[in-house]
Amino acid sequence: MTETRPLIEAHGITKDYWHESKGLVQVLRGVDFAMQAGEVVALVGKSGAGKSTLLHVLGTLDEPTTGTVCFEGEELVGADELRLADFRSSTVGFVFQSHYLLPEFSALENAMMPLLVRRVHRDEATEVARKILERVGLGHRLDHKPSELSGGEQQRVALARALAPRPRLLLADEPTGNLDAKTAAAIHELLVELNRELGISCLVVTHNEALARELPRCVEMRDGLVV
Ligand SMILES: Nc1ncnc2c1ncn2[C@@H]1O[C@H](COP(=O)(O)OP(=O)(O)OP(=O)(O)O)[C@@H](O)[C@H]1O
Repeated sequence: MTETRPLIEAHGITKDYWHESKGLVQVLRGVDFAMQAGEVVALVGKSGAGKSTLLHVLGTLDEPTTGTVCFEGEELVGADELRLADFRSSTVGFVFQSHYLLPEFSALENAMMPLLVRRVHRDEATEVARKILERVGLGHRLDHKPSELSGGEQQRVALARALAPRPRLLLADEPTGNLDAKTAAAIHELLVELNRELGISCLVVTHNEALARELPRCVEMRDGLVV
């Protein structure tokens, strides 16, 4: 039987911080985690369990104290910063609870930004961003600035921006944390649809139990460990 190599795989991840009064804080205490290409996985657990920290380590936004992170077999911990910058800009997409859109730019310009940074020609970037914004239901809001959009629309622009470079893996940290239940459900549905249509794998940190129940796999963290 042939075993398929995981898309991303982490072994023995620990993350320690030094805190002035508490001393050594062990946020991750030996996490093993793997996901296959095409999966959508919910990462759940109480506040402070270490979910965001793990997401940051997997996305190479943060280095673990010890442990390994492999993307399609390539070791990322300790890799050259240029390689990691490329990984973050083309292989993974990030969505956070706050959308971090640039306020002075339109929805279209925001969604184009990662492509322009990668020196994609402006016409092509416009076309790709327009299409993905249409796909997330914002074809009629292309010229609107973030302040002229609702919370759900702003988050959809952030999603479009993350997806525009066609990442292999989307890492979403409480993407609906600031939204009402109905808007949150619509965004969750969209994530699942985009996964099916585009084959983008997705790891989503969420406190939303309804979403977690809906997804085929749910990974729980407790006190810095996957349980
Ligand atoms: N830079 C830091 N220095 C010290 N402690 C930190 C640092 N970053 C995170 N922590 C601690 O690590 C623990 C885990 O944080 P993390 O944000 O990963 O949890 P979480 O499970 O995502 O929580 P939430 O659901 O509330 O977002 C928390 O107790 C937090 O205080």
